[in-house]
Amino acid sequence: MELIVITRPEMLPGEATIINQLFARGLARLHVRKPGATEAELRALLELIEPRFRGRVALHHHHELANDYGITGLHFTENNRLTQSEGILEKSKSNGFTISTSIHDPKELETLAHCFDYAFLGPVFDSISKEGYSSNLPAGFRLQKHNFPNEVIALGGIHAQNLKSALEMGFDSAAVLGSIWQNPDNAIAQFENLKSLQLSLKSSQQSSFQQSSFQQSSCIPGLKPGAIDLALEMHAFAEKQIKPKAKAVHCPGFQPGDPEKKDEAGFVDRLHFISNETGTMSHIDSIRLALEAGCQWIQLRVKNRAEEEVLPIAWEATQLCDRYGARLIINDFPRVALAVQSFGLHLGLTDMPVPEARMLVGEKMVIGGTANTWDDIVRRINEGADYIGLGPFRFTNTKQNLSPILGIDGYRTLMLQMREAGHSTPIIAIGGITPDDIGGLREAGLHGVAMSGALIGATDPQKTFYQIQQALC
Ligand SMILES: Cc1ncc(COP(=O)(O)OP(=O)(O)O)c(N)n1
Ligand SMILES: Cc1nc(C(=O)O)sc1CCOP(=O)(O)O
Ligand SMILES: [Mg+2]
Repeated sequence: MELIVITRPEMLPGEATIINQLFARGLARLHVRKPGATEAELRALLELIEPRFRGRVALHHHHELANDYGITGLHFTENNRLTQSEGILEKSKSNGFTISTSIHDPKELETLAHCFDYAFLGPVFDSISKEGYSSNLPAGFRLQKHNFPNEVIALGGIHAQNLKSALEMGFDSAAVLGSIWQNPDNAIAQFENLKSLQLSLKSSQQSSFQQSSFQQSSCIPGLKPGAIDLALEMHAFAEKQIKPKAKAVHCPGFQPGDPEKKDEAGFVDRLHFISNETGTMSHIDSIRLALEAGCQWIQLRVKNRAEEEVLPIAWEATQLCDRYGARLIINDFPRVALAVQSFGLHLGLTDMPVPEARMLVGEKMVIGGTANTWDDIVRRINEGADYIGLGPFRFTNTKQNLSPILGIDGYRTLMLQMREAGHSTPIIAIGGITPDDIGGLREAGLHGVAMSGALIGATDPQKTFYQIQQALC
């Protein structure tokens, strides 16, 4: 798990701005702990946290606000835990929340309910911000988790100089408060320093991973040092998350299947939304727009950014798609797909070949590949691609350096060749497609379409989605 930040108990001027900046710099989890705050005060703070970041918040108090703000974490203080029935905790989990708690004596791990996804144990060191809150762990303490199967997070007095000691004691990660908020003007720099320190400390502890396929692939050209550690952290964090129930929106007679049933053409959705960013919209904003309109198959397509920049976006997209029960496909970045355990990966003609990516991401992940010609299609089929993105249909500004335009006649010819050769790999048309094109493309034998601009630029994306669905059925 990554470093956790806990808020100061009192409200701070400009706090939400700092919180948003922390998230933008990759903070994976913020615990909002404001014991004295009224519901209205807490709402006022939550309103100021950008909606795209709220899924990374855990609430210590006023849990009833979580649903209103798309918050995914509920923290149960020690008192709160002791007075709750396990039923309530289980219910929170089955409603899709990540739940955590605090303990003050390591022995409590012997009996702590396993439904907690992680537990804070502290104070590990003398608190920076809470006077008189001193460490009660014995000298030479080594964490014994007993039967507790989940993560135990060091809390209390953590700063850059003692983070290493906390990890050496056996804690999975650390939660920081005083070292971030002591000087709010310096909060972002402190966070970045602690975060990179934790990553480098963790990577030196992770020698056991070295035999895994993940590590074996570290020779991939262009991979920046540190990215793999970040990916490992994200992967570990991803594995701890609980996937909320799907909110399926599909036309009758068509349900995308599960990846265990890859041989059935229906497991690939007929509408692929391709994310994009504009002057006023981030990739995550575009994905939210598509999800809200009803799309269930989302491709994160971030161009011209380094892997380590894509990873936090992918993580956020994962959480968002999970909340809508949608499937996330990562374009171009196999290791990011592995790190966030996305449903799928899309590879271009000059990217890693499908079999190599398959070795990296495993059998379960859906892998799609681009094609523009009959030779490309045959290559993709021989490589074992689960679907093929064939394009461009027409000129589009969404992608630079387009391959030759196919037009409807190009698709008709290629789909005829597919039928004659007896191939059934689902083919998705892409490139400048509008709802009015779908009928003709389906008649030509295309399984479905991938669209970006037509949805992002729609005046009423929900209406456009409905139109698309009708045309695809
Ligand atoms: C469904 C689908 N088909 C084709 C593409 C194009 O992918 P690629 O060739 O990797 O080009 P970029 O999208 O990376 O510019 C796609 N993304 N999705
Ligand atoms: C991502 C992409 N790939 C293409 C290809 O031809 O391989 S065309 C394309 C852009 C798709 O977005 P829009 O629907 O806005 O044109
Ligand atoms: Mg690509």
